[in-house]
Amino acid sequence: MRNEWEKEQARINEVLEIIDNNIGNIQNNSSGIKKDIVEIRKTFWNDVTVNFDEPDDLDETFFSIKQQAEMLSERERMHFKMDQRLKSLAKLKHSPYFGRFDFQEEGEINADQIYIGTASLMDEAEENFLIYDWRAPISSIYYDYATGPANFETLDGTIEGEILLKRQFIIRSGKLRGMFDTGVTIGDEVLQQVLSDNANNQMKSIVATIQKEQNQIIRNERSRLLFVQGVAGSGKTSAALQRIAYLLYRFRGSIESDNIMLFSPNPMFSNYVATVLPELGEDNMEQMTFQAYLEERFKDKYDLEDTFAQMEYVLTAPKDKAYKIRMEGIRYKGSNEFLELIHSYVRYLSIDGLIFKNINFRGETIISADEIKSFFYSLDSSISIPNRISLTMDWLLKELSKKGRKERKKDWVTEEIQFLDHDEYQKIYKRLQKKQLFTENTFNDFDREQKELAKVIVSNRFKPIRQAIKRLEFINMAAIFFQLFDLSTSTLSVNKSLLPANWADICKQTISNAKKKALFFEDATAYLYLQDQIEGRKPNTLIRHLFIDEAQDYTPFQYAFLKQLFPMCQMTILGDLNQAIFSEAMNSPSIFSDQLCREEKIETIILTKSYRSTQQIVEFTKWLIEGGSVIEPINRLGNKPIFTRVENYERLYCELENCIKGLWESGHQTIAVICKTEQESKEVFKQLSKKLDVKRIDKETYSFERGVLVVPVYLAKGIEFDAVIIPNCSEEHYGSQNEQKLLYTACTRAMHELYIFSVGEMSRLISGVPKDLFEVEG
Ligand SMILES: Nc1ncnc2c1ncn2[C@@H]1O[C@H](COP(=O)(O)OP(=O)(O)OP(=O)(O)O)[C@@H](O)[C@H]1O
Repeated sequence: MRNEWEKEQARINEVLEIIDNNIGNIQNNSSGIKKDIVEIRKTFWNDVTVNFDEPDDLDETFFSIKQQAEMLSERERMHFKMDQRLKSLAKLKHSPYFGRFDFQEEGEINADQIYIGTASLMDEAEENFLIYDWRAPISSIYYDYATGPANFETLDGTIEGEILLKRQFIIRSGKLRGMFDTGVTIGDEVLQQVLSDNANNQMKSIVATIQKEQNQIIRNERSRLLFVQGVAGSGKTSAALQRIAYLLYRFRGSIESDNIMLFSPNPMFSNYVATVLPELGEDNMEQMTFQAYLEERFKDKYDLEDTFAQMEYVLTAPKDKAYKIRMEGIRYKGSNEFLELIHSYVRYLSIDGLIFKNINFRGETIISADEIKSFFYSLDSSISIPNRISLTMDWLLKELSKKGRKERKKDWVTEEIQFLDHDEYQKIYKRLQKKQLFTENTFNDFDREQKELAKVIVSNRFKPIRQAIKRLEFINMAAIFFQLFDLSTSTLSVNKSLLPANWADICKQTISNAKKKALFFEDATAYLYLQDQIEGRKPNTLIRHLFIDEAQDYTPFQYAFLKQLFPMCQMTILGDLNQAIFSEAMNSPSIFSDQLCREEKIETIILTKSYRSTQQIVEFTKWLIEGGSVIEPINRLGNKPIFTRVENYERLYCELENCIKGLWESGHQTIAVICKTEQESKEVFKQLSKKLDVKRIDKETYSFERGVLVVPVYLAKGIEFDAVIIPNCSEEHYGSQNEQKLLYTACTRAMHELYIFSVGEMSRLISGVPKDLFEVEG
């Protein structure tokens, strides 16, 4: 092996030399191009023929500018590409590759040595690959097979052969630090080393250790909808990000990073994953939270409750009558049944019931809501609502022009003309001159001048109204939405049995909230969905691939809404029903329920191996949920979780302080105190910050640094920490089955250490775990 080690190091040295040559060549060429760019920019206008005298000259000028601009952008593009290549070569220089396999193709005498890295590299003659990009077709073998028979797909068909050797490397700063020949798919050694590192405040790429089942997700090209149900820490987010990098490579030229969008659970998560693609040499995809999307659509129209405030309500509000109704409302409004109800309502609106707003001018109604309604319903009902709205808009604009003509004769216009100040007058005069309405002679014509000025003044004053009409603000969307909660089932033609038992109470509650100009989070999606049905929003066709992470927290209604917004998309949906913090708390069906996508051709991949936590933590946490026995830990050992019971809060904060200090001293850099709610996290933060340097994470936090963090569980979703502390896992705090998944999600954020405290009796969720799987202290 020593000999092999030296041979491999020698090859690395040769490759490094070629990388250096490549870097040198590109730098030379690039500085030439940079000079060109500076020169073109400097002399841009010198080299352009500008002449506006004749129409032909105009064309010539246009083409001349276009040609010059194209030349400049071509150079800039080349420079940008060279810059990108330099960055990827710099990475290769540090670690040129991470894997090798020797593949003997069927019918060949010799085996090829295939080395795999984050980017490809050719020899100096540009004939052979010294390094294959991890996304190249042949590289899939590395992730999919152990030594023995193997095959991979190319455009020309399947290539069969045999893997004679499979080797992993750890290369840092061009030096070989580790080398493992592996029989299994990807050997444990490197994986264990990677996973034993400290948690980071940014997610890492996993290309060197992608597992076979993750590779199925990353390279899936067939399905329109790829559905991934994976246990906590199974690499769903990691696989999603490497999949994006794969798609950008595989469909280079037809899919760009701005054609891909990731819906993430919260802003901190967005930031957490934002470095993975740049690390892989790709531009980041678009990222958005569902909440941000809603806020962008509503602007400041409502006091819109956000998803976190809704969660906080669900978890903290007393279980009084209003609470029960709200819970039932939340459950129903997330369901497909509610979607059906909205469809029935739209059918009704097609015939009657749309509500419009008066169009007012100077305190008077110039076109009434009733007139608009009459016009709308006078149109043929076989025309879709959005098309009739569009015709109504055209009609309104014409009506407005008519009103405008009448308005010009009114006294207020004459008055306004008299009081026009000099500047305004000049402005209008110049505009009219531009339109060649006046010649030197005609301007003396006083009547003509007055008429023209009146026209401009009225037109200016009508401008905001015209714009509002074009924005369809003549539709009273709020009234239409809330009317739904006021109509009888017979008007809506819906079967009463399909509505929740306390529908009347839900309606009352929704309307009373509306009176406060507030909108429940569960109403927001339905509102926009209904609005789109009426106004006919244009679907987003730019996005070609949509990723939804933490998908268990989306309701079927939200999913239907997203599908409508992104109809052309392929989708990758990733989630874990056991972490359905919220929907499960209310037994609301999530998009993961069976009924989902009944109409879709979908492919489902199930991940059961958990990579994040030590074996001891996984063995413990799998008992916190039903069906946890399928979860497989990887072979990375650590301490058993530690449970401590204290009698009061004073004692608790002392213990927490000692625990945090101990963890810090033993080298853990991200320590999260994960609370059930924000309420709890505020209190814990208040107490701990008296003694320690701690940071509190709230929904406004966009990134986190190393240190001690206090965070409500729903904001820790998707993220991981070296050590996790659950401050109070008492029976009172985590007693119900509904809270089971909260606790599971919180505990599974831990990579290396897990500490659980309880004030008073320990939760039954913990007492159900076999005693040999955790230590009890205190
Ligand atoms: N093949 C792999 N090689 C190295 N590390 C991996 C691999 N797969 C997953 N990991 C690591 O395991 C941890 C969990 O991965 P990730 O966050 O992608 O899982 P997840 O399924 O999205 O988790 P959760 O649902 O609990 O948020 C991360 O630290 C990730 O880097």
